[in-house]
Amino acid sequence: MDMDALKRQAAARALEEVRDGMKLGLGTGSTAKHFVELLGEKVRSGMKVIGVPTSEATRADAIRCGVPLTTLDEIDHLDLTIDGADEIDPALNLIKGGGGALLREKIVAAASDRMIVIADDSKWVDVLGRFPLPVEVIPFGLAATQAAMARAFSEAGVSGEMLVRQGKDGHVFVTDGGHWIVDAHLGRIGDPPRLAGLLSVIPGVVEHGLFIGLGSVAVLAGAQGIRVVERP
Ligand SMILES: O=C[C@H](O)[C@H](O)[C@H](O)COP(=O)(O)O
Repeated sequence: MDMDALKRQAAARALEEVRDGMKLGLGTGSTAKHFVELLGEKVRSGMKVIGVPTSEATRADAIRCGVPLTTLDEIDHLDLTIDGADEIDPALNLIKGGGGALLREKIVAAASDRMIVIADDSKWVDVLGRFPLPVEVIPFGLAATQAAMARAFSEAGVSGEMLVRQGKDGHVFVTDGGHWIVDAHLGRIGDPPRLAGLLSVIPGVVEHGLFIGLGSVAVLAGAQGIRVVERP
């Protein structure tokens, strides 16, 4: 089975958790896109839900699929967020932001009672860090921010190259919030909560892609079927 089919299976399993009347956080990325499409089918057959999209791309997908939308200015609390991830560890710590949507994704996940992480099982890892950690930064003072990030990495016992993300057009990638992303190639992050805490206090860091204590359940689709893992 191809990867895309696995992503859709995970999305379909997560859809079983959605109930009429729910306020939903809608994630970003190729897996979350399947969820939005499947949710659109439910809405067309009568299910009443409302969603908050985590990116402009997801907003466009949701509109295309007929999913009613609102904002966190209209409502301040969500029942459930469904989103993908770039890596998931056994404590359900996540790396997110491969698609650049980590800031809105984290705001939405933090406003939700529960977050279901949907993925093909290649995203499941023993230790986070092989996927470069996205860190969303303010362009002003970038060199100073990167120096502070390097000190945080050292304190957390990790190191690696930091690359400012470029878009397909060869220009610097700009997030929906107008910021840049530094991808940190760390290899192994031994203590994700510690690194998350150290990055969070750096003034030029808007947000980082470590999601700690936000994922409630992971739905992982693989060749052997679907595995549902609760946060320990
Ligand atoms: O910024 C993007 C998000 O964090 C995505 O959820 C993550 O990159 C996973 O995306 P995909 O489902 O396409 O692998």
